[in-house]
Amino acid sequence: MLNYYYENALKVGEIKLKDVENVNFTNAYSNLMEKLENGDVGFREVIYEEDIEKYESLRGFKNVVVIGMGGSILGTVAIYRAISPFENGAYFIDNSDPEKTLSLLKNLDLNESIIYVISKSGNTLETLVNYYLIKKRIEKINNFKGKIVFITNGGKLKREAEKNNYPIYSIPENVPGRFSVFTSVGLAPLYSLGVNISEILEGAREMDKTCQNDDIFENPALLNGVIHYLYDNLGKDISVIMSYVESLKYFGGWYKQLIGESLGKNGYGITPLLSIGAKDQHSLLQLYIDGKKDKVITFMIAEKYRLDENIAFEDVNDEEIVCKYSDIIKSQQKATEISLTNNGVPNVRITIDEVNEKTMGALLYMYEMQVGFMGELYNINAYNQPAVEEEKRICWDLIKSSKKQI
Ligand SMILES: O=P(O)(O)OC[C@H]1O[C@H](O)[C@H](O)[C@@H](O)[C@@H]1O
Repeated sequence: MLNYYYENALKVGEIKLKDVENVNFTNAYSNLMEKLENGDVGFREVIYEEDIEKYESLRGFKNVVVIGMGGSILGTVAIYRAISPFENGAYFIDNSDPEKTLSLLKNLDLNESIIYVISKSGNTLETLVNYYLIKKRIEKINNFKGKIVFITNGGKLKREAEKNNYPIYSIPENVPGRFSVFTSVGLAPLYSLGVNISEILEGAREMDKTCQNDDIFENPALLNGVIHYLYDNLGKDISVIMSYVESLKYFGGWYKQLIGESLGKNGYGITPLLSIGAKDQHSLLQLYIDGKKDKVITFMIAEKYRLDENIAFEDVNDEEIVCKYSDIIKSQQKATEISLTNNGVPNVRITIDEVNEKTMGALLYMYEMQVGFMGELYNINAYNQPAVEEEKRICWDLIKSSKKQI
């Protein structure tokens, strides 16, 4: 499914095997296990609560529209765009940028759409406004044939759903937004998009078994967490995901929220960045190799690419080379890995057998567990995000002070 290769992180010389062994990771391990077992944090129990029947009525629409912000949409986008990078029919309304949202709505036939309004709090400004943009359009349609589904636990949006008798799915309270992809937040829209959600959960469950291993060298989530924690303590506090599978770029968006919002607390925090290989070899690699030594690189590569073919081409000396197209990008990833290691830049690699529902379930779950462990290592609350609330208060005041009559 996924192979985690960490040896290069110890090869560059700043942290050694004994440094990993000296970290008090047993405490971090047992603290997280305790939180998961007693239900303080619920992102594990949900992967064992598969109930596909409750989504039965959510298929059969030409278009699937998802309105949501942050944890209410990033996981769905990460999985769907990884599994079906070139498909149409999915419309993700995940910002308040008029140019993006209104151009997306322009050619969207709402009559042939299932529309998800997803917000755990039910009060998120962008989700609210984007819902009203769609509501305004639906009110102009005679005999609307589409479907509106709310996934929310409260707030203005829950009241709106109840007032209009729209179906409502709830989110377990002990599952923070950015850990909610394996709840209805992700599973319902993915089901509507024809994705095999059982396979996603199967992948997450298999990874859960691996991440319960208390031998750190058999537990990629714990080990990767400890390696990033140790390097952060050495001032290497930028975590770059360098994916050589371009369809994983939306995974990067999910990763940024998970790491940023979970660990950015009390003056701590790793800065998550996304790079795409081989493209960024021609933009950021110079910085990664010869710039500030403040980064840990995580390579992502596929063992099997879903599209591939044999190619014959002439090299710069006019000699013919015959190989598989994917051999090119695999060689580029390997060469970059060797060059980074030669130049003392710590790196790890995750090799994905093939991008599919199962491996995406496993990959996202591995990182949920890693962040759970890291929250314990930093001794912080990895499950809230109090610092984002001030902006919201200021923003509502600004909007109210600038409101117009229409
Ligand atoms: O699901 P919602 O309540 O709408 O929240 C959506 C997102 O917005 C909040 O501001 C937080 O930053 C995120 O953690 C959350 O995932």
